[in-house]
Amino acid sequence: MKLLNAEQIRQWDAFTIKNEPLSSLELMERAANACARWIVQNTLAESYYIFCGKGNNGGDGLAIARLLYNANKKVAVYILESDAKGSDDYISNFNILHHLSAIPIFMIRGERDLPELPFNCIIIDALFGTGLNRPLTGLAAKMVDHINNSIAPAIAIDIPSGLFGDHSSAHNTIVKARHTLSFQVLKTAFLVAENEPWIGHVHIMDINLHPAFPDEVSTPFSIINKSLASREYRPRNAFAHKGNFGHALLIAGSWGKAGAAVLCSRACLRTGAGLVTAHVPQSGVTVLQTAVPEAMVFPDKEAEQVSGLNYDLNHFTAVGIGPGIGTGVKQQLLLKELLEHIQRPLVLDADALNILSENKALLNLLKPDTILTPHPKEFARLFGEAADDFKRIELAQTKAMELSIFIVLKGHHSFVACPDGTGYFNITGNAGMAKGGSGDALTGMVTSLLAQGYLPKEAALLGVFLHGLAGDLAAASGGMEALLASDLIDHIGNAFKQL
Ligand SMILES: NC(=O)C1=CN([C@@H]2O[C@H](COP(=O)(O)OP(=O)(O)OC[C@H]3O[C@@H](n4cnc5c(N)ncnc54)[C@H](OP(=O)(O)O)[C@@H]3O)[C@@H](O)[C@H]2O)[C@@H](O)CC1
Ligand SMILES: [K+]
Repeated sequence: MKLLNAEQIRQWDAFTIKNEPLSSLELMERAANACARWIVQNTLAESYYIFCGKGNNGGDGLAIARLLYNANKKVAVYILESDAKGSDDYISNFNILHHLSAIPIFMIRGERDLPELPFNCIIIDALFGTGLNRPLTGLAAKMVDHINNSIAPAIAIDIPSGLFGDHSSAHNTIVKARHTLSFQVLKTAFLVAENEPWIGHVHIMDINLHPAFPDEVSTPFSIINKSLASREYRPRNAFAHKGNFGHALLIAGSWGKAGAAVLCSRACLRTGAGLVTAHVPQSGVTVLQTAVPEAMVFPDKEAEQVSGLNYDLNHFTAVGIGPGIGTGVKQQLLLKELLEHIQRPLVLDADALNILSENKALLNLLKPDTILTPHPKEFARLFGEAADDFKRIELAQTKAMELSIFIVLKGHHSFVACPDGTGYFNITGNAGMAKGGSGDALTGMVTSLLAQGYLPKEAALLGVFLHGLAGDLAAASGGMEALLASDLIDHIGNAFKQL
């Protein structure tokens, strides 16, 4: 699914009005109805304090006030006064409310007009939406501080006021919402970790915008959702045999980190690779053969570390390297040798990435379409610190294009940067997966898909989606705190079943 920017979402609005027998005021009513319904169904409060600006976001707020009043809720409206006359739909809703005369409306002209906010009220934030074009200052910022200083929860309409939809809002004054009720589609602002303090739980209200619009616009970003993952997934042929599903090689583990090799190999098998060989130090052999009897083992000549490649890489259909190998001289040489000789799809993770960071010249050896799976710290070591999450995403795109590789930037919404300049945000996954071993599982999963013949882009997108979904299913059954990477791996099968 395409990820539209704020301006495109606004155009979608206009497109819908133009192509349907629907006025913009009716569309606002539809949006307000969806929000009011959600608020009635999900909240219980003594009273609702509705803060409105004079744009269409404020218009939404005024319509919501009326609808909540009609649902027998006690409401009061506070309008941020400004020189602006107000948008047409704001004015229409203001006039309706004014004539109704049952709902108190207060104009906020200065700090002294700000109401005291009781603890048992709910604040509705309809000050600014996608029309925000600069950080909030003056009375608008004071109003937001006032809202944030209250212990009453705030529900933001469309987007917390003060937050930009498509670029960083660092240092802005922003409403800290408990819930955000947004329209039709996710905004980029909801997908980056730096905005977590403001957005709360995001709920998308379906307001039936015209379905043809997304096909008319181009966007660099998309969302990896179930329908995209299902399109990538290739169900197994009934007459298949293990030779059809490839042979994955995983180079992983060292003394004290045999677990990385175990998790990676098990995830690789659970994702469907026909054969899996793990290249581990000798000390890892028994561990691996006991924990994952389905995998074959290639013992290194050294006891505690992997130190060299004395086999033909062409024997395998895909290779994954990095989890728990260490960054010593021998692993550096091994990685160099691998990069020089490999002719197969390759995944680099963890220590393989750390080695690259310390030997940047090795980046020039990466074959086109190699997949790198860094977490933000590994990414920073590789490509430098970024000023904010949006800049980091931009940097990932630049590097993916420059080096002709895929970069899977891991996080709550992992981002896959592709060599053609496009990027994909994943929507599965949860905080329970923020634990050692989750990354090793992803390496095994993506390598497995590559081994089975999925193209690198397909493997990265499907792997990331399934990994998050397996984590979600594991969290649903055992909770986030207790979630182990092994639990995630045990749920890979159920994740596939949902495609
Ligand atoms: N698309 C959809 O699906 C639907 C969208 N709908 C709703 O419409 C909303 C967008 O409405 P909108 O365009 O009127 O913008 P909104 O944010 O209300 O007002 C911004 C105004 O404030 C001003 N301003 C900007 N920054 C400022 C600042 N820092 N400090 C002070 N002032 C500032 C700026 O004027 P300026 O001062 O720049 O002249 C601008 O005119 C959207 O979020 C959603 O809620 C639904 O009704 C229907 C379905
Ligand atoms: K808002």
